[in-house]
Amino acid sequence: MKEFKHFINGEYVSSASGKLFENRCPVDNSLIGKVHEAGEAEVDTAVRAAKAALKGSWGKMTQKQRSEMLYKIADRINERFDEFLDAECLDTGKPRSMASHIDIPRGAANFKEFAESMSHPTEGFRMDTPDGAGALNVGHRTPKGVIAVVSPWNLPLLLMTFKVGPALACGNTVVVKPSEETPATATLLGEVMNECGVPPGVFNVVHGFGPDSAGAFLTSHPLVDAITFTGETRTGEAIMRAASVGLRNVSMECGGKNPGLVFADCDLEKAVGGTMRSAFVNCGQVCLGTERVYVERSIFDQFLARMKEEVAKLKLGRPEDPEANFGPLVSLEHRDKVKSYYDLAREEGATVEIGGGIPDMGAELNGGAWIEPTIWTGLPDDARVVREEIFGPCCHIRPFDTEDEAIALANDTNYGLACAIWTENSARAIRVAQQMEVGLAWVNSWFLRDLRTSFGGAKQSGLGREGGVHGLEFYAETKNICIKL
Ligand SMILES: NC(=O)c1ccc[n+]([C@@H]2O[C@H](COP(=O)([O-])OP(=O)(O)OC[C@H]3O[C@@H](n4cnc5c(N)ncnc54)[C@H](O)[C@@H]3O)[C@@H](O)[C@H]2O)c1
Ligand SMILES: O=C/C=C/C=C(\O)C(=O)O
Repeated sequence: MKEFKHFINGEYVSSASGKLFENRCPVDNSLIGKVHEAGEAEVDTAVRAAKAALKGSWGKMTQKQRSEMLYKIADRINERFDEFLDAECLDTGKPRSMASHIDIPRGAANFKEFAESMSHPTEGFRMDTPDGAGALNVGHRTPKGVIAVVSPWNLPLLLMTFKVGPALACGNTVVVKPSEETPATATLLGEVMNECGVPPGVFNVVHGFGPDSAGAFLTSHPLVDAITFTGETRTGEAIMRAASVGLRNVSMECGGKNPGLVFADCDLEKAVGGTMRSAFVNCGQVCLGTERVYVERSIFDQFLARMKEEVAKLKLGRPEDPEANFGPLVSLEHRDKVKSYYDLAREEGATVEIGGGIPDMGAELNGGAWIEPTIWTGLPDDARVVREEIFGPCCHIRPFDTEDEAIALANDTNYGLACAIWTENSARAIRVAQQMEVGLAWVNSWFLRDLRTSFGGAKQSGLGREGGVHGLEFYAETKNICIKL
């Protein structure tokens, strides 16, 4: 039986309490292994190890030496690519074709890219003084200290390393709390850190749940200097409360209810292809995913018909099935949640255009967390299904008549993470993108990522920006040194 242990101070350790929880594969609900659940003691040991490592050889390294180490980590992830791929696909059930193009390569790239951007020059200002001699102001960056990284299950390695990469590049140390659903790749990354000579205590992993478990123990630990979180908005609120004690900084990447805006002057096939990806890739479990699609009335029927044709072609199957492009949801628990929204949609008056239920996958897979990709129409704008984040493979498609109406509908949400605008009219694209209340506006594309750009959400989708030099705000402490000449 595989055991997932904590990785603390360069070693794999068990929980003193002996508390373990099960890790199951959502493809068929088979048992992958048991995970050690951290109590306050293990979390405390991990945080203290991270604190001590700041003062050790890690803290004395130059930026260049750290960058070289990050390059090595990226290379080692690529050398052990198949192991990361196996681990991620077993934990999430996602198609290998997807994880091998997105999750694992980005896991490696997150170390390489941030080694670069964190070396960004600091500012310098010469100022006049009354005596005429002047003064020089020089920006100076130091690490924040111990960063707690709390991450979700949908893109486990990608989202965790999107934080660990810049945190280490800035010279911090980290304690990671991966999602209880997906402990494997974070655990494996510990081996990579040791193989690359990362000093003990720089990268730590503690396993467990949120409330009254590893997540809460970590985020309330007084020696944690800052907390970066990706997950649900309500969890973000709980973490902010914990962070308020001792005034610790937070970076929050939270939920979304992202709109797609499809104008009659779009390239229809591009819009259909892009919306298919944005609604259904990773079984709809992408924070940037589109759950509300607004389509200009003159092409509404055509767009809907093409979407239904494409959904009918999605191939559900095991991760290793080369034909499969659609896996299960992450867990039976999440399947119950998504299914409850499918039922609610009917109660709220939706027309179920396609899907809406649980597929028959055959005896071997019926125990898994499978659900049908689903399209609805006809819901009122205040329906819960249109307003709440479902985080499943589903979207509601609704017609609009004018550009202003489309913008108003798209912005009528508490969330503000991302949107996708489909039009061949560039003036319109810019005009609409500027009015969208989101952190990320894609035009004729979706989830196209340049890691130098800012990443984060408006409204209840997040706080702060990570990505490129924007992460420096959070991962580094900037000091102004004023030198009187
Ligand atoms: N904006 C983004 O970049 C982004 C990216 C991916 C996912 N998400 C969001 O994540 C959600 C899905 O992921 P999830 O279900 O794992 O989210 P979640 O909020 O349930 O859990 C995220 C992490 O927080 C931990 N946690 C839960 N309660 C906690 C507490 N009280 N204190 C400390 N830690 C706690 C969990 O154990 C897990 O590791 C969706 O809402 C999705 O939109 C956002
Ligand atoms: O599910 C959310 C996806 C987030 C993606 C990123 O954080 C990224 O591409 O850096």
